[in-house]
Amino acid sequence: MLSERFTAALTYATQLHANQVRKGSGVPYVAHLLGVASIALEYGANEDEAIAALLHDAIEDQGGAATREEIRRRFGDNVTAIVDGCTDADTTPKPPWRQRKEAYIAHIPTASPSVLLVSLADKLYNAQSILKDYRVLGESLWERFQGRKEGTLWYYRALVDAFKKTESTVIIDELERVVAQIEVLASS
Ligand SMILES: Nc1nc2c(ncn2[C@@H]2O[C@H](COP(=O)(O)OP(=O)(O)O)[C@@H](OP(=O)(O)OP(=O)(O)O)[C@H]2O)c(=O)[nH]1
Repeated sequence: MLSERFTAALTYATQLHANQVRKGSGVPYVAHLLGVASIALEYGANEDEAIAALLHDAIEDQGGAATREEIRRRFGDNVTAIVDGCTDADTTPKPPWRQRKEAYIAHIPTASPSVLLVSLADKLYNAQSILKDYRVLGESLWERFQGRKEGTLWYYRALVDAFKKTESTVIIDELERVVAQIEVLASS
């Protein structure tokens, strides 16, 4: 069962990301955080993992080191370690796109089961979102991503390959199915 810690994380994440929207669509960013937490819970997340899902972009997008310490103070070392494992950069400006994504892929083999679950929930949500938007927008979708079409397709296939080498869970199969559907659309 989820306790008041989860409720506190829900409020904190909503406040932290209050002024952030999803790329291109203007959808409030909290929609992504709720979606990632929902997927993580459906695939068996415990409370710390569900809290980390709500906060997985907090260090990266909302305050770097200071936010990390606030997460540690409010939710403890375990949640902080999971959020850290899902963070591809905590500096401003962020390192170049390709370098960040390669570093993120390189850390997957040594990631903890908790980091893998939250990271997979995050990438599954984003892949589902790309597939849905691609069907509506067509090729113009890729303009919203730094990696454009080629880089984004490379990134998701590389993620699937890296996750598949870790201890297999059903969430990886679902991510692979969605990425394969994106690839079919992209090659048609
Ligand atoms: N699919 C999709 N992604 C969006 C949208 N709005 C924001 N994003 C975020 O954009 C990132 C991908 O955009 P890029 O331009 O390729 O990369 P960057 O933001 O990391 O530089 C994803 O981050 P990520 O590194 O893959 O994951 P995350 O950990 O930051 O969530 C995703 O979270 C949207 O409308 N659709």
